[in-house]
Amino acid sequence: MQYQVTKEKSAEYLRLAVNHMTQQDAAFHPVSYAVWYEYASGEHAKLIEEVDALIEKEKKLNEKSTTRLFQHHIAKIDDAGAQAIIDRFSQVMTDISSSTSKAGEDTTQFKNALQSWSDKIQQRDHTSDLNLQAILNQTLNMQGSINNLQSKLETSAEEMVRLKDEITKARQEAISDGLTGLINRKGFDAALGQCLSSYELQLDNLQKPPCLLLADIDYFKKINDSYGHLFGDKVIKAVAQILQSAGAAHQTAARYGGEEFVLLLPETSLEIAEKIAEDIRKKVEKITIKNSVSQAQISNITISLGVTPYLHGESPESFISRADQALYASKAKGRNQVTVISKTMSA
Ligand SMILES: Nc1nc2c(ncn2[C@@H]2O[C@H](COP(=O)(O)OP(=O)(O)OP(=O)(O)O)[C@@H](O)[C@H]2O)c(=O)[nH]1
Repeated sequence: MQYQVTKEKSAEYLRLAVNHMTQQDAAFHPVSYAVWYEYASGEHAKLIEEVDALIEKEKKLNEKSTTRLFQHHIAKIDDAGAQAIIDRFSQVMTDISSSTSKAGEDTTQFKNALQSWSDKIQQRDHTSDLNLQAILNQTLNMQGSINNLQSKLETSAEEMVRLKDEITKARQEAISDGLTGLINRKGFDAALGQCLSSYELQLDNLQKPPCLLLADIDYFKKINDSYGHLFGDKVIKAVAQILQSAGAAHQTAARYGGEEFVLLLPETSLEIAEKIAEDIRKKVEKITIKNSVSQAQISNITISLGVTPYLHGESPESFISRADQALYASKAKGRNQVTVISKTMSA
């Protein structure tokens, strides 16, 4: 999700969010504000859907639901990162609140002054001319106060957008693998959950089930031991690139663990999935990487793979476990090969 909004747009979201919060009698604190800002921006379909459903059911969001929505949709980042962002949201909210209350005090004073001048004018007080000058001065003061509030709100809106960008970035970082740029296990588990739910929902369309491909570099410890950890990292990166460009439409490639990878292939026949796995195996066999110490070109890198189709109604864990079983069979049979398990747990 990208938050490349203009200053005007962000100010509009800010107003809309405050409006929703007022209608909902929501507490004015950063967590609640973040949820309603996100809702007002219209950028987060899942959050909007959940908020609308809650409003329809319970009319108003309570603190518990608001916190849950925040944790589920906005703060999927590590605790320290979330706390830092919440602290800064707090600061922005405090600034807005003190500027608003200052403008409120000025407005009250202005109203009282207007009332007293109006009384005097009605009594045809001979000091009317002086009072008019005073009204003019007070009006200018009031205008200054409102301009001040407006610029404070604009600055706060900009800060909010910046914080939103940070949240997006932190969420992205939380699900990506720094070495390869692939998504990590956490990101993959979420993608797998979504893929399986959407497949189960569209079963009537006779859509092909997704297939899962689990891959593990062979004798990787030996590679590390022989050529060093940095060389091992290069091998991991090269394998990641091969998986990333395996070529299946809508595929999700992830680094599942140290030297283990996973490829989710939605709407793919087992035959095609096996072909993709075989293709990956052959490409890994052709990898050559220069050893920066000896300058020699190192090859003989191989990978073992397991492939299996999703079986209607099963859990993600059972799907993964069968792919793991297939991978284990490839290792047991001598490595550098692909094993397919179509339905049962026997390879
Ligand atoms: N260079 C590097 N090594 C890693 C990384 N993550 C895990 N490893 C190493 O990967 C090795 C995995 O070794 P094992 O689990 O014994 O498996 P293997 O040697 O590949 O043997 P098989 O899987 O049975 O073929 C360990 O030595 C880990 O230290 C990483 O990010 N970089």
